[in-house]
Amino acid sequence: MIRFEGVSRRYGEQVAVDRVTLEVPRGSICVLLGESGSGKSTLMRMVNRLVEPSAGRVLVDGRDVAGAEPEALRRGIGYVIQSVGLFPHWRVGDNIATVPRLLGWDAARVARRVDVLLDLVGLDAALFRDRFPHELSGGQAQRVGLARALAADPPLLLMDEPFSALDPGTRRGLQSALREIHAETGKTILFVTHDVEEALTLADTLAVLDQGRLVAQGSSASLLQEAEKGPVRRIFGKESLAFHRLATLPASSLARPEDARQDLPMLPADASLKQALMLMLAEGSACLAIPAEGAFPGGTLHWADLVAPR
Ligand SMILES: Nc1ncnc2c1ncn2[C@@H]1O[C@H](COP(=O)(O)OP(=O)(O)OP(=O)(O)O)[C@@H](O)[C@H]1O
Repeated sequence: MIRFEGVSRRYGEQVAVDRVTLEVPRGSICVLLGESGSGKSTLMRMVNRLVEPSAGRVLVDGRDVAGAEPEALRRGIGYVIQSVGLFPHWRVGDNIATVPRLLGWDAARVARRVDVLLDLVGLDAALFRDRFPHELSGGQAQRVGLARALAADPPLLLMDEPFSALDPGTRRGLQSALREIHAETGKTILFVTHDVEEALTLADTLAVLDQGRLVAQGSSASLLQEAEKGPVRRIFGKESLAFHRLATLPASSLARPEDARQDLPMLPADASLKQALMLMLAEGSACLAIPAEGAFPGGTLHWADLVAPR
């Protein structure tokens, strides 16, 4: 879907992006992760031609974006940014309708689409369609920003730190809304963040940037296993690495079916080991029950198994 081929971007002496080759498969969520100034936004903005590469090329669906007319290209790519960028004097419905109207959709189709999208992003259409942006919370505004990006049903979404200004609870809510929307719509999503937890929560594939270079790519689990040294270990935070790893492993993998008990705090069957650790701490319990599900007969998870080196 997206292919960066030996892409670089220089600003005078400064190399913002340095010979990056990366492929984002159709229908996947690829997260660009890196510290501030590592080149994430610059790389992403080459896809919709807000930035032109100094070398290399960017292909979308096999076509070099350099040959596309920028306005037409951008109409076909949803773009969500941290500051949302809603038009302040336009109602929510009009903000969402921007691109469909540019594409010449008739009024009835636009109105239907606005309501479908508000529903998709978890906002009650009757309550929100006629509000102005200043009447929204940060999280609601970001949901509207997402609806606007999805308005003309583009196959590709670019999301640049869209949730970074939100409080942790709102942020988690939007992350799970995005995963649900992704599962429902099958969009290809390129997502920029400097937040490791967010990256691990969202990514099908992670691409880690350091000083403009792509220093690692792969699934969350494979990167966490390999992150023993170098910039990836630094970016993930070496003390947090073990904790992040727990998030990628199912709690049932360490549960002992032979001593299943019902009198213990109960974890959901699909919980991760990180959730197990948090519940143990919250409940002050060194053992947890995990219910039976599918082929798993249910069992007890023990603190000693959780903290054993692996
Ligand atoms: N228009 C520009 N002119 C000069 N330098 C730039 C320009 N845009 C970006 N840079 C530089 O390129 C480097 C990469 O910037 P970029 O915004 O891509 O990083 P980032 O990883 O997205 O950072 P952040 O997480 O802070 O947004 C930085 O050192 C930045 O100062």
